[in-house]
Amino acid sequence: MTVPTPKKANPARSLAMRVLGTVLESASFAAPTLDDALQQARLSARDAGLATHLVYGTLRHLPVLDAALAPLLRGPTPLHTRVLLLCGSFEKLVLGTPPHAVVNEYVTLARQGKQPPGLINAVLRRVELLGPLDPQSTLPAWLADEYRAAYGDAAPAIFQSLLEPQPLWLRLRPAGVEALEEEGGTLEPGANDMYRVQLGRPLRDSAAFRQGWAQPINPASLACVQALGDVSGQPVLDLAGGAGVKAAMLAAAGANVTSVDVVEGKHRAARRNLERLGLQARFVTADLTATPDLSPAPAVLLDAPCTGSGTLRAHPEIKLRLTPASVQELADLQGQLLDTAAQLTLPGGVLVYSVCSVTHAEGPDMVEGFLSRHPEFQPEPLPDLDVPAVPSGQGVLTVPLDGIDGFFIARMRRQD
Ligand SMILES: C[S@@+](CC[C@H](N)C(=O)[O-])C[C@H]1O[C@@H](n2cnc3c(N)ncnc32)[C@H](O)[C@@H]1O
Repeated sequence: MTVPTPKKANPARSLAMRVLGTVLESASFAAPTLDDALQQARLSARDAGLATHLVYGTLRHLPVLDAALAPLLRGPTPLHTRVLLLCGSFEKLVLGTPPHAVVNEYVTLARQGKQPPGLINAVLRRVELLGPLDPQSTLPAWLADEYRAAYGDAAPAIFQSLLEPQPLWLRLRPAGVEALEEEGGTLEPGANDMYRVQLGRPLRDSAAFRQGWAQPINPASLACVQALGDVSGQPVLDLAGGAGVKAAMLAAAGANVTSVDVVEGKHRAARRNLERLGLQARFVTADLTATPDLSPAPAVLLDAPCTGSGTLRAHPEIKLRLTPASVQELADLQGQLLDTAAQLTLPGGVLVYSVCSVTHAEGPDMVEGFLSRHPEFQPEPLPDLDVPAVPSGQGVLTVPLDGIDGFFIARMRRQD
């Protein structure tokens, strides 16, 4: 067996290996891990693009790559060796990088990272897909079933779409549109001041972001805010408000927002973000499994903690960790938070429940259970949303095609 001679590995690939190692080892999210690594490394735009593509592409295709590698490996493979094999297989089998180039690069990476170059060489030379790449086999079977139950005939197109790079969505003020165009960005306008944007450098370095003219948000996430209807001048409770993306959109719509979350650190991030946008909200730290001492409001949004199963294009690592048991655990918590949200909705007021998940238990079943526990609430049709959606029980599911996330959204009114 000839092992190619060493040279220096491409910095984009070295960085991608480190990020993938961290994501697979520590169950951390890919986005912040990659973002931190890219900030420190200061790669060229081209290398940063390659590193991003390798990290996300490998995670999106990981189950089929694992299946392709399995017949060539005996016994457990140490994490960093596995990362090299997965990413090398992604380049060879999915991106179509010439096999000799893949072997050269990954053997060099192996030597640099003190992994066995002979094994990397032998396996990457031989690895082949077990059959044509079937997008549905990049998801666990039970999760693919959930997607099929949710979206029916659209499911195959969705499976394919979940393997594509996620576009950047921004809500922009007119000044932000101008500034990004001046900086050479490509902007595709959508409804409601939303734009699909391509930039040559990180968003945080742009004037539009620094001046508070741009807010990253998925159109489906904005739809949860739209589901409340006109909130201008109204008190709105933003329950499980997290880092305040929806709080910001509610404040921008003229609402008087109180955002509640159990994690105090999220309020710090939310305050900084609202300040950047020139907006205001009130923040309260509380565990919403019990009813906090807050005045009920005429409009309440519960954007509940969830599995994130509707955001697999942006967060492909989620599908690698999710189990039916974790869905049930979160559904139990969501039920408790909905009961609290009911207490905090004024008679005659409206309650919107949303999750960025497509599982039955977190969506239609959750609302059905809630309505049977709370006969004082009635489901209501949603106002027109600016994203494609299909009916789902008493709510809707946004359709995760073209970079739109899958959200379940339901609107209920408390009777007078
Ligand atoms: C889906 S995230 C919210 C995202 C946020 N609405 C936004 O648009 O930026 C769910 C949030 O629920 C919060 N959470 C989880 N358990 C909670 C609890 N028991 N009480 C209050 N908040 C909770 C988490 O800290 C997390 O920030």
